[in-house]
Amino acid sequence: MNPVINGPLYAVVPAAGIGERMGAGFPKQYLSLAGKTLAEHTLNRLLSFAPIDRVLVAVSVQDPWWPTLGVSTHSRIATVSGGAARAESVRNGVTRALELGGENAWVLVHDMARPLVRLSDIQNLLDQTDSQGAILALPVVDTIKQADDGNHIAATLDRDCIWRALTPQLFPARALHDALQGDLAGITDEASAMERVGRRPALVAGHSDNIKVTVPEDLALARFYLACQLGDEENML
Ligand SMILES: Nc1ccn([C@@H]2O[C@H](COP(=O)(O)OP(=O)(O)OP(=O)(O)O)[C@@H](O)[C@H]2O)c(=O)n1
Ligand SMILES: C[C@](O)(CO)[C@H](O)COP(=O)(O)O
Repeated sequence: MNPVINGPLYAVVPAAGIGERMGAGFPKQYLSLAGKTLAEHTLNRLLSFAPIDRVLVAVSVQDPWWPTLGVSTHSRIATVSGGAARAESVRNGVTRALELGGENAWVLVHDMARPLVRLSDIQNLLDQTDSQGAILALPVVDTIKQADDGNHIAATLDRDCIWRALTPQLFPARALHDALQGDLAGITDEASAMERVGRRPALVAGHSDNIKVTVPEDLALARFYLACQLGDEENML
């Protein structure tokens, strides 16, 4: 294990969203993908990654579906209350990680909505992090345009230094806990909270199949990528 990670490692899984952009009528983490819910795919992968001590899942207090999942009773899973925003859900999970693991605990924050994360990418994240923490991300390959108020092009950005953030995002629990205090408006990932307090997390290249299932067409894409990962030619078509 990377000596920088000098304490227990907890996965913190924000899973208290309502999936508004998916429009399924229920939270998207309970949509089915190849016979299992997105939540089960995500949790099965995290639970199979040995360096993770426990998985702390932030669940909405109004979520009737969570207890129906068999995995919800797994001995290495604990729940915390989700918040009104993703960052609040994460803050609750990180607080629990500190309570469980003490001041040397580290947290690996991963969206429940990203069911196809590769364990090899998570391992790379652990191997490559430094004391600032690290996130999985991907260099953008398209030309990036900045829009003006009228949705016309205001500028073309230098894409050579533009990456899009994925999850997991890996940080010392205490540092992230403290960075997540106060106003969380505009904090859409853990790295932005850490940047706000002067940290410069490392960027670790992941894979484009680590998609966040967000809008309806993402489900077909997830089905395709899962088939690719499983070498299931029949379902790749
Ligand atoms: N208050 C919230 C909002 C989101 N999430 C979680 O954060 C992850 C990424 O968020 P997103 O993709 O935006 O999910 P939703 O908020 O459900 O989607 P939408 O914005 O379309 O409602 C998801 O696993 C979601 O469950 C959370 O734990 N608590
Ligand atoms: C954390 C994240 O997945 C990194 O890209 C993203 O910021 C989550 O955004 P969302 O609007 O909460 O889905």
